[in-house]
Amino acid sequence: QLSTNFYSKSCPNLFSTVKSTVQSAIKKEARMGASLLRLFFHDCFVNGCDGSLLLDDTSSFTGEKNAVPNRNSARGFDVVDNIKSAVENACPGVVSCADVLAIAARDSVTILGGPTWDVKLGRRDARTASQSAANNGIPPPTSNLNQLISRFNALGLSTRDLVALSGSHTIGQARCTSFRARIYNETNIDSSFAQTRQRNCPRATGSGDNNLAPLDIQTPTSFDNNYFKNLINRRGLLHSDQQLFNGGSTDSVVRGYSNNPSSFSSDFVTAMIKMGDISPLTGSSGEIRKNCRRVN
Ligand code: HEM
Ligand SMILES: [Ca+2]
Ligand SMILES: [Ca+2]
Repeated sequence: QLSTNFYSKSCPNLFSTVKSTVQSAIKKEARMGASLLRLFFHDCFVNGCDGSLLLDDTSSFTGEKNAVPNRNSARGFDVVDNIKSAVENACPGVVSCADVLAIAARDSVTILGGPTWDVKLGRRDARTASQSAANNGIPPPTSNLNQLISRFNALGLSTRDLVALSGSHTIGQARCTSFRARIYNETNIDSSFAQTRQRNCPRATGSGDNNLAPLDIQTPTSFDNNYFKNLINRRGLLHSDQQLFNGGSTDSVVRGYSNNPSSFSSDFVTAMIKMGDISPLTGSSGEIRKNCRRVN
């Protein structure tokens, strides 16, 4: 089981080492904080937080990087490599890639103005990964509220955790292909917001698919509670975002977070710690990868 002091003897400078590398990556590009946070989510939702997402495909093995939710979308792997090599320099063979990702996700949130917390550590790295598990495990943006709730519940995360964790969409960007259907076909959307987004996301499939728009129209590089205010104004970018405020059971949670940033922060922290606890490899399971892209 995980503990916050897992590496305190074996790698005393771990936190400062990770933080300075994350800091310089975010200084270069603020969006990188969002990208690192998302990598942690996409790792934890597929066979637990075990670094499976970080493995490159090989001729004999198809990993998760090219699964539908990740292909042309998941990014920041080079930054993870930089963090890991700084950590390897300080404490060779000690710290798992799964734990590096957990710390980098926390640091990203904090650096962009969100809360901080103590990260539980002691995860080990998977020797395998599964593209089909990633396709099945990560909810698509076309999900409705019941689908989101049941996917999160299946991993031990509550409906409240779902809403709090979705607040991660207070930072970062999405591709036109992820929100085209919403801005052209849906009615629970602010019309001037839809028009604004249509300007850089053509209706025809295949044109402008990779054009980007901020998930939070107000403060895309600040970790705040504007995401929830947007939902109340029917300015959620993804179909799945607006599902959280669409006349259903989660409306009251969204209202609460939009009125009370500190309740969002504390529930977000609780939910991040719960997500980080999803089926870790511990003891002698798995390994401590030297290079996050391949098994030892
Ligand atoms: C509730 C279900 C969720 C769905 C359906 C979903 C879906 C998506 C989609 C479609 C994108 C844009 C990808 C693209 O177009 O390339 C995205 C981006 C993002 N997601 Fe989620 N997401 C969910 C939950 C989460 C959670 C739980 C977190 C973190 C704890 C998270 C963090 C992020 C971040 C930070 C970005 C921006 C990444 C960047 O700019 O590189 N999402 N999400
Ligand atoms: Ca995983
Ligand atoms: Ca924001």
